[in-house]
Amino acid sequence: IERHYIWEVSYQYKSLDCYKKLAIAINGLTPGPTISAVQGDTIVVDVVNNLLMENVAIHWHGIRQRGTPWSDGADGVTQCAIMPGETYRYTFVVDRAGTYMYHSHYGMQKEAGLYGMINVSLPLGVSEPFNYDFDRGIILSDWYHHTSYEQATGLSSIPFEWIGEPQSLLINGRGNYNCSGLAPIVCNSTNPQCSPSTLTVISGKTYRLRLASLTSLSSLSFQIEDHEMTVVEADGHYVEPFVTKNLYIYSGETYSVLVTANQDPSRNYWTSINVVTRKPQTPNGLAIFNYYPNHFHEFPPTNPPPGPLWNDTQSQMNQSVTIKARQGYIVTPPKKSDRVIVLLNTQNKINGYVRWSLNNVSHSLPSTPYLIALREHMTDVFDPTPPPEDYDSENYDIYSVSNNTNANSSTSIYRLQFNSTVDIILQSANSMTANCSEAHPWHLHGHDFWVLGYGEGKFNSSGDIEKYNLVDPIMKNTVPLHPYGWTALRFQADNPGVWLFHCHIEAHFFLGMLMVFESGVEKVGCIPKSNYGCGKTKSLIKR
Ligand SMILES: O=C1O[C@H]([C@@H](O)CO)C(O)=C1O
Repeated sequence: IERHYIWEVSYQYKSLDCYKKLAIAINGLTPGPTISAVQGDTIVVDVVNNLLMENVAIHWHGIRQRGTPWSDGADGVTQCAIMPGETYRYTFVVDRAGTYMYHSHYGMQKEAGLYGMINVSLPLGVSEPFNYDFDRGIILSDWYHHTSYEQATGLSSIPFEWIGEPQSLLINGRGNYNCSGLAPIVCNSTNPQCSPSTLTVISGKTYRLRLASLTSLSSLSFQIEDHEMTVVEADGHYVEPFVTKNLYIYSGETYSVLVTANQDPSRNYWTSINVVTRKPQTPNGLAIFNYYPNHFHEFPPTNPPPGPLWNDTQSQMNQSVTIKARQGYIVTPPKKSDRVIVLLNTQNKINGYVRWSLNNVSHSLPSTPYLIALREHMTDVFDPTPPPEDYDSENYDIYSVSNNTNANSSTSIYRLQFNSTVDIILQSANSMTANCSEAHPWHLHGHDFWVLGYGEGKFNSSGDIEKYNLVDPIMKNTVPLHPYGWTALRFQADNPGVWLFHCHIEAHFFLGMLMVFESGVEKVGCIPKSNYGCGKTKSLIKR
């Protein structure tokens, strides 16, 4: 069936963590409404831009857009952003059951709260390979009191001004900032908007919690006090179930976990998230895991669990390695790849500006979207020189402070042979700060990839390839690259279009930590004219 939504996108004053701030809302809601659909449905969303002074574009994260690459929502890649006052229609098919999300893909707008969940259920008569009584969505995010304009301006200034750590963590759009010393008109801790979010459960029942991380910066650990969870889904794929006390979740990832309400039902429990991989300066995010019929606002009698140590990289890595495809649902990857692209992730300076680069190239998006430029055979939109496939791995020390003097910024893209199998090896390194390497969640548009392996240190092309998991690798669309480590992925370039592959940390994407690849663009059908209107596409509309 076709599900039609009309979404009015506008700024609204919100007090999501008690501090009053402009947030982007969809039909008044931040986070936006959940799209609940059934596998095979067609989703039609009319996005009405009422931001008054700002463009918008919405990406449907995890939806492959097979046959509709122009609906991917990536500003500068697949479409011209939607201008204030305009309405743009996204049409796409949700072809696989699972947990997905949507968010702004324009500038640093995701930071302002333009995001939500997409839950796709199986068609009638088909069941999941696990049982549960109820299904609940939980959106995890971080929250800044500065606007995305202040962030973007600081990042693109000399001297560089880092956005810093978020003020709050939100669970389903609710957090709690310490308002002491602030005027109630600015920060009011009794505002009902920032009362903790609650999940009410019935003793003995099992809940499928669909978690989606839409943080701008933070990697998180999620846990429910005194309750274990069984991980069963990741990015729309079934996971070989495993039990854990806490789940590490990176920006752009989704998981389903099963939780049974099997503890003392006479009290409530804390649901908590805490920052990992960066030294936390943000208090934990808290929600109430409420056993019916206790009052849903009754605070648990205990202190919230502190969560795991932020810098326990080994435990973060261990969980990544544990996530495998579920027996009976394994899609085995091709045994060999046709091409290997190694991407060294570094922070560096270009003409005095702080940037993030891949093999010394920091990406900048052209003002004409690639999809249209390639379809219309425009030759002067981007640099046609192919970007580097590797870095000088013999001589590059990933443990010393990054000092890439020959880095540059470019619009160049990777052209992949249609249907070829491509390996990507993400290599982490030290940033420009001594003894600091950051985690980066990498997200691929238009495809899922097999996660072949993770490792510490520098990737070794002889020994490490032999350790690839070709038996039961999980397929995902977002995966962490751990500090000072590497992550190896394989995917089939079988979806005609132009696609982004990027770090899902908003500031890092903004600073050039992305690559673009094209595959089978000649097979792309007719791009709607509403995707045009910017850069060199303007000249085409007149004709
Ligand atoms: O991109 C980043 O810049 C800062 C820091 O490295 C420089 O101030 C930081 O923590 C990032 O993640």
